[in-house]
Amino acid sequence: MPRKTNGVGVQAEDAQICVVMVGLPARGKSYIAQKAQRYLRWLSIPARTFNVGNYRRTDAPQPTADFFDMNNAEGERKRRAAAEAAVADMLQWFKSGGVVGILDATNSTKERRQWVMDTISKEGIEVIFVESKCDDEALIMGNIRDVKTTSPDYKGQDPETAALDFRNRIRNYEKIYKSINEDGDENDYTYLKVMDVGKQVIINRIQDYLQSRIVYYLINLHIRPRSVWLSRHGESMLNLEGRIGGDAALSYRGEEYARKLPDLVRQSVGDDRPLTVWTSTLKRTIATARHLPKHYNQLQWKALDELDAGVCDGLTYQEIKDRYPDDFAARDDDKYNYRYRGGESYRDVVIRLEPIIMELERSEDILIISHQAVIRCIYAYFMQKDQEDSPWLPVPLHTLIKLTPRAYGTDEEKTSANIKAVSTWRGKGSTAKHEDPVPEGGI
Ligand SMILES: O=P(O)(O)OC[C@H]1O[C@@](CO)(OP(=O)(O)O)[C@@H](O)[C@@H]1O
Repeated sequence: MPRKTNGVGVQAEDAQICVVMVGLPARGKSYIAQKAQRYLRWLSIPARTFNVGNYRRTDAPQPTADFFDMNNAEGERKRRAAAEAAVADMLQWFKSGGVVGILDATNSTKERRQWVMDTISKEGIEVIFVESKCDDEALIMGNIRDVKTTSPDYKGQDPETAALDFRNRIRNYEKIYKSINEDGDENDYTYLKVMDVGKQVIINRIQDYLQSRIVYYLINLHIRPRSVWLSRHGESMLNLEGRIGGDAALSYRGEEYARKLPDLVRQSVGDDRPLTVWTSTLKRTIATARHLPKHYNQLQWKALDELDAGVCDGLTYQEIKDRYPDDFAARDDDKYNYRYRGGESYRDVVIRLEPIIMELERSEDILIISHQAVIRCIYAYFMQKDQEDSPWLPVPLHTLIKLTPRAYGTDEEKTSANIKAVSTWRGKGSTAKHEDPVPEGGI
């Protein structure tokens, strides 16, 4: 087995894990699988979901509910072939260095789980079953609605007929479904059973660090509707000079943004929704938050402080290029991994942001006032941006970003405060001439 350390604090070492989803259709399994994959990839852990439905569709693109009747021998054969093809591809992927493979299927019988367990563990890969068990009608109905509008199984079909057929499909699965360890004979398995999206969880035989980390993430997920707002601090005195880092006060226009922020937030959040505000520990974010209504709970996080530029703190990009030309070029070459001398890389920032992401997943509405690099990293998590792209994302000053997580992806809305500010965005190779270094009306 390959030995790996991915440099993110996760000692993947020899552990390769197959997360095997379990549960009836419309229980949010694919949602959980997608979230887990996104979280692990964000942490640079190679993760991939293998959806058995996608394999089955090559053979049976739009089957009716009868196909899933367990007495239908032809259906059974095709479903089994699809599972075998998905598992074979997954094992291949593990051989090429994959660390966490997610098998997204119902795996709803003991026999199927036994087969998955035997086939995968034989290759030295750990197996963890993750079951979503849900009897909450409203949640199931919500999922059915989602499926009939998004699943390729029902593409182009009348929504009502699709919903009815899907319910019949679920009924067919219900006839054979066994919740994991329901009969007490799957005690040896490692598993996490989540009831009604987190109301109750059962954890059995979790073995190592990476497994417990995945489990910890999954038990923190919730699906109550909420949004996350992101804003950089108002323009700072160092932003005006094109100097990075530091702990400067706000410029005149930065102060104007701080005064306008309560209105922007009220319009976007609404009056009656409680909001929690997180800032960094640096002056410019705290000053930006200070006019927000007192009934908003405010918290300062060291983890939200700007990327530490080490010996380059307080310099302009031109000064960095003059004094440390090799470093300047190396950063352009691989901005995500480049670590400032005595400072941090984007990769380092992602690692220290992990508790923030975990807390965000647990929370309701949150407004984060932070910094260019930190906001890029948080944004990349929600919007699934690649590591090559995320350090170059434009995050303009004086702009409020609203992110709303949905079943498959995240909606985004940007509101500009219409208050001028310098641009701190720097393209590859350039030393960023700020177009507007002197603010109108002085500072
Ligand atoms: O990674 P790059 O593109 O240099 O952006 C990060 C930089 O953004 C800045 C502004 O240039 O953030 P901030 O506005 O929070 O001060 C610097 O402090 C920080 O080093």
